[in-house]
Amino acid sequence: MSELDLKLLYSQEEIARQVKRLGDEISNDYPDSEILLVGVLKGSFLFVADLARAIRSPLIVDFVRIASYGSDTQSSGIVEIRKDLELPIKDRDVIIVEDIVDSGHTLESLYNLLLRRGPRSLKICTLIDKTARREVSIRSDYVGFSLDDGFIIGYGLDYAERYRNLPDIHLVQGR
Ligand SMILES: O=P(O)(O)OC[C@H]1O[C@H](OP(=O)(O)OP(=O)(O)O)[C@H](O)[C@@H]1O
Ligand code: HPA
Ligand SMILES: [Mg+2]
Repeated sequence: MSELDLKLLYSQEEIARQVKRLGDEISNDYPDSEILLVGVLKGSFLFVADLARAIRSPLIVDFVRIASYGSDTQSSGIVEIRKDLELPIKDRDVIIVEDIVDSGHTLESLYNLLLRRGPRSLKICTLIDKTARREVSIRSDYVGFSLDDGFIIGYGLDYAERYRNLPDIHLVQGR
C-alpha cells in the first residue's frame, strides 16, 4: 500500500464515532441558526464531507486554502491565503473546520483574519489536536482526538501530498 512504515492510530470506525459526537455537539449548540462551515483545504476535505452530514442544523459550506512555508513535515509560521472564501461571513455563525492543529500558526492566522470580517460568532472544530509542538496558544471549541506528537497520514492528511485517501489515520514510524 505504501513504502512508509505505518502504525494504525485511529480506525475509520473510531473516526466515524468521533465525527458523529462532534456533529451532535454542534447540532445542540446551534439548534436554529444557519452555520457556515469553513473547511481549510486540502486536508479537511473528507472531514468536512462527513461532519456536514453529521450536523442536523441548517448549514452552508465554503473553503479556504492557506499556504504555509517550511519543510514538508513542519510549519514555518509564515502563512498566506492561497484561495479565499467565496461567501461573506459578516454576521454569520462561522465554524472553521481543520483536520489537524500542530504548531497552531495556520489556525491562528486564519482565525484572526476571519474575525476582522465581523462574523456573529467564530468557532473552531478540529479532528486532531496535536499538542507537543504548539507554538501559539489557540484553543479549539470542538476536538475529535487529542494527540501528543507524531506525524500522521490518512483521512485527508498527507505526506508530500500522498496518502490523503487512506480511510484510517496512521502514525508514520521513525519520523
Ligand atoms: O498548526 P500548523 O503547524 O499550522 O499545521 C496544521 C496545518 O498544516 C496542514 O496543512 P498543510 O499546510 O499541510 O496543507 P494541506 O491541508 O493542503 O495538507 C494541516 O492540514 C493544517 O492546516
Ligand atoms: O501530522 C501531520 N500530518 C500531516 N500534516 C500535518 N500538518 C501538521 N501536522 C501534520
Ligand atoms: Mg499537508
